[in-house]
Parts: sequence; C-alpha cells; structure tokens
Amino acid sequence: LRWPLRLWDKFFSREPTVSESKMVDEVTMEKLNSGFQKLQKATDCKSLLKKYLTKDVFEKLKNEKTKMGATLLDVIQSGLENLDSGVGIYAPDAESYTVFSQLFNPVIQDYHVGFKPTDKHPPKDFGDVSTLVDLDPDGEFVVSTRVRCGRSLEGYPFNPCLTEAVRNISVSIPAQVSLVTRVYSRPAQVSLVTRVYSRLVHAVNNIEAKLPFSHDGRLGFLTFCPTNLGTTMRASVHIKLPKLSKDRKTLEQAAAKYNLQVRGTRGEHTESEGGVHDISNKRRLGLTEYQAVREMQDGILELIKLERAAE
Ligand SMILES: Nc1ncnc2c1ncn2[C@@H]1O[C@H](COP(=O)(O)OP(=O)(O)OP(=O)(O)O)[C@@H](O)[C@H]1O
Repeated sequence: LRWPLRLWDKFFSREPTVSESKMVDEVTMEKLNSGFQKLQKATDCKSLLKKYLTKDVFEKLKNEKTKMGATLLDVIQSGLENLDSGVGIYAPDAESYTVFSQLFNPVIQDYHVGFKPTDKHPPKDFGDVSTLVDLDPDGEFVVSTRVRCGRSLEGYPFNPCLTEAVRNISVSIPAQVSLVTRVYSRPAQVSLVTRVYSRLVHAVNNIEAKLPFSHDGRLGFLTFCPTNLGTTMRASVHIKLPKLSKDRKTLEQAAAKYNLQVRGTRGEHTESEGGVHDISNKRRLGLTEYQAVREMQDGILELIKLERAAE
C-alpha cells in the first residue's frame, strides 16, 4: 500500500485542515464562500457538484465538521479547482458520507442509476465465477479485460485528508496476493472474464482476511470517491467496435442502455486510440459483485450483437 499512498500524496494531498475545534475556522469559511460563488458563476460547469450544491444545501452544510475535522471545503475543493470534473466531490473520511449526506446522497443517486437514500447495498457476493462466459471466443472484438475494486483502511481519513501518520503506515501483504489484477491479453480455454474476475476474488478475499476495511451498513465498502462505493468494482473490456463507434455519442448511447460506461483507451477523460474503447459497468452500488460483473458481460454481449448487425 505504501506505493499508491505515496502517489496519492504527491498528486492530491495537502496540509490537513484538521483542527481540534468543532467550529469551521474563518479562513475555511472564506474559501467556502468564495468557492461557492465561483461555482455559481461557472455556467458551463456540468459536474454533479454544481448540480446538487444548491444555495440551500450549501447553507446547511457549510458549518458542519466530522470528528476527524473534515469540512465541506475538504469535500468540494477538488470540484472547485477542476470545474470540468464529472463528479467534483470526494469524501475526506467515512463519516463525511453521513455528515454531508445532503450533498452526497443526490450525487450517489444520480451516478449509481437511482440508488435512493432509503436503499441499502446488498451483502458481498462474488457468485459462481464459472458461470461467466467467453465474450468473444474468436477474438474479433475484445482486446483485454480488467476487473478492479478499491478498499480504504478502517479508522483512517481518506485521500483528501491524508496526513503524515497515514502515509507512514506499512502493511505486509502475502506475496501471492496482488493488489491489482493482471490483464490477460487473450482468452485461454476458460472465459477471459472468468480468469480475470477469479484473480480479483482471490486477491480481495486474501487481503480482507488480513486488514480491516472501511464498510458501511447502507453504502457497502467505502472509498473517498462516491463513484466507488458498495462493490467498488469496475469490470472493463478494451474493445474494438468499429461500426458502433463511428461516432462516440452513438456508442455511448448504445452502452448506456445496458448501464455501461465508455472511456478512452487510457482511461477516464481520454480519447480512443486505434479504435479501442474501455467499456465497463457504471453502477458499483446497489448490486452484488457478481451482478456488477454480469452487467458488464451481458451488456458487452449485446453491443457485440449490435456491431455484427450494423451496416
Ligand atoms: N480492459 C482493460 N484492459 C487494459 N487496460 C485497461 C482496461 N480497462 C482499463 N484499463 C487501464 O486502466 C487504467 C486506469 O483506468 P481509469 O483511470 O479510467 O480508471 P480506474 O483505475 O478504473 O479508476 P476510476 O474509475 O476511479 O477512475 C488506464 O490506463 C486504462 O487504460
């Protein structure tokens, strides 16, 4: 874990605003007020932060603070700096999902396709991995498959409020467990999806037996990013669909029917290279791990059918 924590530290961490006081200090309040005005003026900003941080919600939350000292500024500062963000909010700690729920809940409901504040994430269930099928037995479309999920250490702040103490945590993980599943370039005898997913299941079960992770009765596994809650699982293929992807909008619309999300070859906010797109399940919350990977599998099978039928 040291290496990813250092990377996060390099790019995203800052001096923590944690203070002993339960009051939000004046400097933070000034930054909050000016940040909110900036957001109001940014008429071309399309983030979920902009959509759901109404004046009413802002007024209700601007004085709130979690036990670890996180404020609304910690939640929204990334979205204020990066007005082109799709989401624009991050949780500085587990309690933020409750303390700032008036902002997080509508963002979560919007992103995870209707997961309401009264809904509860189901218990973890990886299902029967052997029931997954080969998406593309002849290797015409799928270039590679990846399944990833995220976990946060219980009891520590999340990325926006990482401190020196957290950075210095070192954990020992058994050598046979890799934190990120390897990508297989072509299917072997068993389904491609099955092999990659099985490795993830094995890794997660091993790591969870060694370390306590942040988990919530309603939201499942917690990470700092509200798009990665519940299963936190993103199962993706790198795929070439030349006819469907003649224009990206058409591909996105076709994918959205199956709750799939389209990204460029190098991930979020990138373009396709050589006609390769990254297509994955969009929902990660409100369904089991098995259902999430099936959502990707079944949707991709439909897209391949559409590609074959296209002129
Ligand atoms: N099916 C795949 N095969 C090979 N590489 C992949 C596949 N899917 C994603 N990747 C690679 O994984 C990297 C990370 O992707 P990206 O940053 O979009 O999302 P992520 O790590 O899943 O996290 P998040 O969704 O939180 O942004 C990129 O370099 C991308 O090319």
